[in-house]
Amino acid sequence: MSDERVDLPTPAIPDRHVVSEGLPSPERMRAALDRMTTPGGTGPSDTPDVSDVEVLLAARGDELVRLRAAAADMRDAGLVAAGRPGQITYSRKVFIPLTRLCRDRCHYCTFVTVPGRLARAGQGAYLEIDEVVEIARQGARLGCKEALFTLGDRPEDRWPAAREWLDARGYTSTIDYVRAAAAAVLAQTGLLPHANPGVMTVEEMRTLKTVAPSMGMMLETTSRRLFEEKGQAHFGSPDKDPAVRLRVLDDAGRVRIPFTTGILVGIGETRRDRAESILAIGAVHRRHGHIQEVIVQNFRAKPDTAMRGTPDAELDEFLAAIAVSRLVLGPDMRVQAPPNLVSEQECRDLIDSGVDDWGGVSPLTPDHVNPERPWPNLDVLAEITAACGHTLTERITAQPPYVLAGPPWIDDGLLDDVAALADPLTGLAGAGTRVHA
Ligand SMILES: O=c1nc2n(C[C@H](O)[C@H](O)[C@H](O)CO)c3cc(O)ccc3cc-2c(=O)[nH]1
Ligand SMILES: C[C@H]1O[C@@H](n2cnc3c(N)ncnc32)[C@H](O)[C@@H]1O
Ligand code: MET
Ligand code: SF4
Repeated sequence: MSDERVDLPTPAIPDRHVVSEGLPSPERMRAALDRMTTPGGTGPSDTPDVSDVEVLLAARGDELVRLRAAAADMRDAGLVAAGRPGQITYSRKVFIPLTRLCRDRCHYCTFVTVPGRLARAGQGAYLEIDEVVEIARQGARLGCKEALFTLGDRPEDRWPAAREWLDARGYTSTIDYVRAAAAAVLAQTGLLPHANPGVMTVEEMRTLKTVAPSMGMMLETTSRRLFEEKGQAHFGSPDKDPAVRLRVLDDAGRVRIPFTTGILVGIGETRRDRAESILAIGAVHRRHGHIQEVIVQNFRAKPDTAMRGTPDAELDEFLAAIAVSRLVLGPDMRVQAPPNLVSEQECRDLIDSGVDDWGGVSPLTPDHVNPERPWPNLDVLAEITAACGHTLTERITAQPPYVLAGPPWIDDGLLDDVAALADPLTGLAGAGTRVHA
């Protein structure tokens, strides 16, 4: 089981990334709960008060039970309204780490590497096209329908080795190479690319939209302190400036991209930061209607990172973050939490807190961002989901409403590729559809 094995003991060094916060008074908590969970209170159509959201993120004990039950009820009502009661989705995917070089240096990240290390391991700056297609081909044989491109941000700005690799092959930038690699996967295997390359310009988004039915970038947090203060998680990572990330979310809406975003819980942000981050995602979605899913991801400490001594997000804190995200974002939002970052028992807790999507799960490739956390077997995930009274259902990379809407959300040039894998009535993965590898 994922829980027992893999967590190496973390050294108990004093830690600047942990914020210790008190709990609100029971009266204050009850008032916030009443406003957020009773009919006629602040529903998803109104903007909740940031202080209420902050208070609810501290729910514990009976109050947390009540908060999570309200969130689970809202999720259930949303799935009924969407015409698929009880269905919790996942996307069968392969993970393609196109490059691990990055111009940022997030303190929690173990995905990122440096040219010296790559050279010692005999690896290139980027995966070659034929390596990428081979991963997709193997995934296709296992029924995968998504190729997730996750990579470091703009490594050519920092590393000559990255610039030289691109130049030698005639690519103008990392994003230009993502476009080429995604096009090759699409043409040669039919897997649908989901692009997660970090910060993008509007032009880059327009380009990638022709090869990827959906894209994403975690907001992570709106906290400026984590970005500006030396020693904090995002210090020295220009692409983690909250203003830049909020700009990307807005641009993605203008370009009409079905877009995935989310928050990372437990990287030194306060509950106030978390409340503001959730509300910011709600606000950008109200402006454009493009946020196809919101990932609530718990930070997992990695032994070889600067944040190795930071305790993993406490489970109650994490469950409250999920439930509050659901209540703030409403019944129509897909709220995703990865099933490999908690134990199997805790997966049930995620469902009982209002989650309705497990995200991408792979029968082939590891989660390269959290390589020490294997995916649950898909049969086990189906059992866990069923034990909570729900049905595990396969989707494709873009969420059903965007698949069903087609243009302008899905590029004209991708309509046939999407139709080949989607069920025309539900917009989920079609029964019996397979890619052609
Ligand atoms: O395996 C992972 N997949 C991650 N995914 C992929 C995600 O699970 C699916 O690809 C999407 O749900 C689309 O199906 C992300 C996608 C984004 O757009 C933004 C962030 C992430 C983060 C992760 C991650 O840490 N690990
Ligand atoms: C791809 C996404 O993975 C998340 N990410 C990066 N490092 C970690 C970690 N140690 N634990 C959990 N999530 C992480 C970030 O939110 C990033 O945007
Ligand atoms: N580098 C990008 C980001 O941080 C992609 C995910 S992290 C491996 O947003
Ligand atoms: S989380 Fe993304 S941006 Fe930050 S160092 Fe890792 S790869 Fe780079």
